Amino acid sequence: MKYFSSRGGMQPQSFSEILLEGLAPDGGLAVPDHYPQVSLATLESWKNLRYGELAFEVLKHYATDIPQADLTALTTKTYTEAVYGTEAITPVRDLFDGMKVLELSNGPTLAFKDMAMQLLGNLFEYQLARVGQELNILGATSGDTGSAAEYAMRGKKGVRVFMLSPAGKMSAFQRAQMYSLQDPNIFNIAVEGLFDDCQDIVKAVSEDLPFKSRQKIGTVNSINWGRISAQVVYYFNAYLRVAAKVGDPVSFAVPSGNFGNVLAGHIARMMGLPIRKLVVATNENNVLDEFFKTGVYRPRTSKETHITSSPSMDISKASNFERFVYDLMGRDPKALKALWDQLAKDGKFDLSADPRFKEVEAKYGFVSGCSTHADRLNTIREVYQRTGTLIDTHTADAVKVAKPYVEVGVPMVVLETALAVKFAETIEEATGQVPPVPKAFEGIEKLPQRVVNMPISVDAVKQFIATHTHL
Ligand SMILES: Cc1ncc(COP(=O)(O)O)c(C=O)c1O
Ligand SMILES: N[C@@H](CCOP(=O)(O)O)C(=O)O
Repeated sequence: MKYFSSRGGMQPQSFSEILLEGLAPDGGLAVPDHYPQVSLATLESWKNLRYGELAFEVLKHYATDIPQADLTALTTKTYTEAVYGTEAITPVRDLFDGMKVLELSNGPTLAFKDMAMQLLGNLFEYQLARVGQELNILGATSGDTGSAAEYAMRGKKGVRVFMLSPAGKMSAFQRAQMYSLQDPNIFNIAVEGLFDDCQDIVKAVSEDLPFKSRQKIGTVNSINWGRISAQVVYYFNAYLRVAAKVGDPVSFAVPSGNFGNVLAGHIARMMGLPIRKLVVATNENNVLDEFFKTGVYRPRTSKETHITSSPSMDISKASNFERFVYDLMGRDPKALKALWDQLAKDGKFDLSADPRFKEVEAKYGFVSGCSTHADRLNTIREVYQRTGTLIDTHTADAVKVAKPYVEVGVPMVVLETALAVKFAETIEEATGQVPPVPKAFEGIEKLPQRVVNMPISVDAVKQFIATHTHL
């Protein structure tokens, strides 16, 4: 498998190369030259695989330059009961009214990011040893990528993590998870802005090619294809658990911000997984919902971005949307680049009159909706009253948005992207219940925190990296 840039400006590269590369040199995102096809017969043969075995079966199509014996060793080592607390790794539980919940948050940091990040940590370690290189990871987080990356990379040889987070915008638990880490290879930087500002800095640093190459800069956000490919696996796993028989349709509802998670569902669908609908659920930051309803894509400025009680989705410029639009434009990098040039000039583009936009639902299964703080409270309360379980605020957004799209005879699987304890304040507001704190995190909010504050400045971040890469 070879990878190209969505904007056309990258020589073909292998999986291992783009794994360390992150953003493509022309500012675009790495995309595979084709989507491997999985037949129903193959799907049937995967039914009884363990999660690590299934991950190997899916990823071997993408990581074609990693010897299969090594890849299987990596996936088996990553997806264990010891790390995820359950042999199923991502169990599915019943909710109500035709909906089910896919548990993706049983990993070390209690959010779905662990599913890919734990593998990425092992892949980085493996690949860096193969090429004898070090890696300085520059990441942006709105709350969960940061801790998942830091827990996956802490203590890893030859890897440092520089993680930008929006100062004061994450939950107290999320802040404590990241900032309480004292490992010498972890650096937390709180930026006086929002997630989008942090992500812009990551991209600007990555686009300075001499600096990137000199400082060996890599990424762990979903702009890194390695993240996306690992996330494709749980759609296959959930499908095999939920479909009454292989070939039956299943829908998925996905709390969405940077569009990485639902893009992984789109890729699973492009590979032949019988997904009926992909429900894109946003919070009050509804840029994606607006696009799927109208064809107009208008990312908002930081000033127009709402700070909400599902803070990890407070994103107005979804990086991975570019990968979907690349597919929508017939995988034509020139057409994609023209749209992104227009975006840079006008701040938006409009596909409402384009016949390809009209097929978004029929051809790709995408539908969408948005949710508010009041919706979140009502949904968390309803789930608690009807099932006795607590769901987090992001999962609640997806349950709310999924409801009108549930069809008789088609299971609707809602992706649980975090555990309630990460957003305890809102859960208590909704239900009067304080979510139980797992033993590993008892007292975490009282631990000393290690974080550096910074303005929104690419130069300040570069300088910080340059002075800390020898440590
Ligand atoms: C808890 C939670 N839910 C949903 C999302 C949105 O996922 P994505 O950015 O892949 O769209 C995020 C952040 O990415 C998150 O941390
Ligand atoms: N919601 C994320 C934001 C970054 O998303 P990513 O999937 O691109 O890493 C977070 O919690 O940090």
